[in-house]
Amino acid sequence: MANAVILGAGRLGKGFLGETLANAPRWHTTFLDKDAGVIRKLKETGSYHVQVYRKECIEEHEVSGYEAYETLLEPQDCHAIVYADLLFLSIYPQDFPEAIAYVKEIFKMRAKTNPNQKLSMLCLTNKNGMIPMIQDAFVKDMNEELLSWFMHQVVIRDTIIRRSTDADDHRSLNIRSTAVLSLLIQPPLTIDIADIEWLELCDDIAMLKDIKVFLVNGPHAASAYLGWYRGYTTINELLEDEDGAAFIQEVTKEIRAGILQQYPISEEQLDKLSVFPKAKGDMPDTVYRVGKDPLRKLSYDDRLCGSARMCKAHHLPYEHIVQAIAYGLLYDEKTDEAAMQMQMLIQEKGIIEAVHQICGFSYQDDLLKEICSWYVRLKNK
Ligand SMILES: NC(=O)C1=CN([C@@H]2O[C@H](COP(=O)(O)OP(=O)(O)OC[C@H]3O[C@@H](n4cnc5c(N)ncnc54)[C@H](O)[C@@H]3O)[C@@H](O)[C@H]2O)C=CC1
Ligand SMILES: O=P(O)(O)OC[C@H]1O[C@](O)(CO)[C@@H](O)[C@@H]1O
Repeated sequence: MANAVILGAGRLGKGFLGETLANAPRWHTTFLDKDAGVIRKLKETGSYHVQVYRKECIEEHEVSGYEAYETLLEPQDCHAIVYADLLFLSIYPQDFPEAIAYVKEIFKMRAKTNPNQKLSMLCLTNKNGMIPMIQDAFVKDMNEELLSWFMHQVVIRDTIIRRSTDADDHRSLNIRSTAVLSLLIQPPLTIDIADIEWLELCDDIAMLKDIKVFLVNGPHAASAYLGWYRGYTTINELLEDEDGAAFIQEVTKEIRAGILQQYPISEEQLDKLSVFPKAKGDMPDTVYRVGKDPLRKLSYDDRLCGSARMCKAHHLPYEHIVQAIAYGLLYDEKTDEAAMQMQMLIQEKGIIEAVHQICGFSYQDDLLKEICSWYVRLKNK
């Protein structure tokens, strides 16, 4: 038996990781979450349901046989991490500092009581470049003994997520997930994962992650923001709208051209990385999830501004990407905290200052001017 711990038992934690581990008999899964509501629901029923949209069929999977604990530093949750072989951190980038502090506390126990078992930690986010920060946060203030244990026994690896997994909210026990491409994982790991479906080791993760976030998540975020502008609640509705689909195709075309100039990757490799085979049926994917946190999604290096800068640097067209950013700045979903902060900033400081602060462009940058001009046009339409 091998032990997997999923920290962050939300949509992806349950709908992808928990579901795929449940198909691998060697693995025992423990979910950890800071939200008592998530854990209460998982324990109450002892099972949850995932609708898996595969290429061949839509599978109905009742997942059970797991343990679930709140992250309280009590014996049960500590025990799970002390004996884990694989620890998935399936949380948003801003949640890492708190999660690291928690795991680090348990590492003190693990180093003493179970020092010889190795551990691979896999970080599941759409943000590139986080691993050095995570590594530094772990080693900061470790005493010599703990540091030596950590450096010999623990590896922290980045991943590229090629899945959409959605539900009514993160507590839901009814999840849907499109399973057509694997999770790419930076090697080497400290344990063999060949028996887990949809997990695949892959070199050049940093470069490929940049590319994937630009080419897959860029158009996807554009779909959410244009979808919101047009009053849709799912990405599916926008893509069924001929005009909406055509706009997203243009965004994709611009980003793809930029990538082919910027990175040493062939068209064939690019397709392998980023073209999702058609699943049986279209999984409903909400504008809410895909658009969530526009402050991160519209930041300088992220999917849309990063893509626009790349195209501009190569003197390639980027006008649809710029329009998508402007749609993003109009995103005002009331239950999205970051969207509300963004709207407050625009209201208080004006669009020029907001774009400068959110997207990171200088006041002189043509991109800032073009984004602002599109924003005004779209707002007044
Ligand atoms: N759902 C999806 O299809 C995809 C998600 N991702 C990424 O995967 C990560 C997770 O996304 P989702 O599962 O959709 O989010 P979610 O919001 O559904 O779930 C996140 C869970 O993590 C828990 N959590 C947050 N901080 C924690 C902490 N310090 N300790 C313990 N639990 C904590 C929350 O309570 C929540 O249950 C994010 O980085 C997201 O960008 C990336 C691609 C696809
Ligand atoms: O998880 P994030 O970064 O908030 O963005 C959601 C994006 O992640 C994905 O689920 C997969 O990368 C896309 O479907 C979607 O565009």
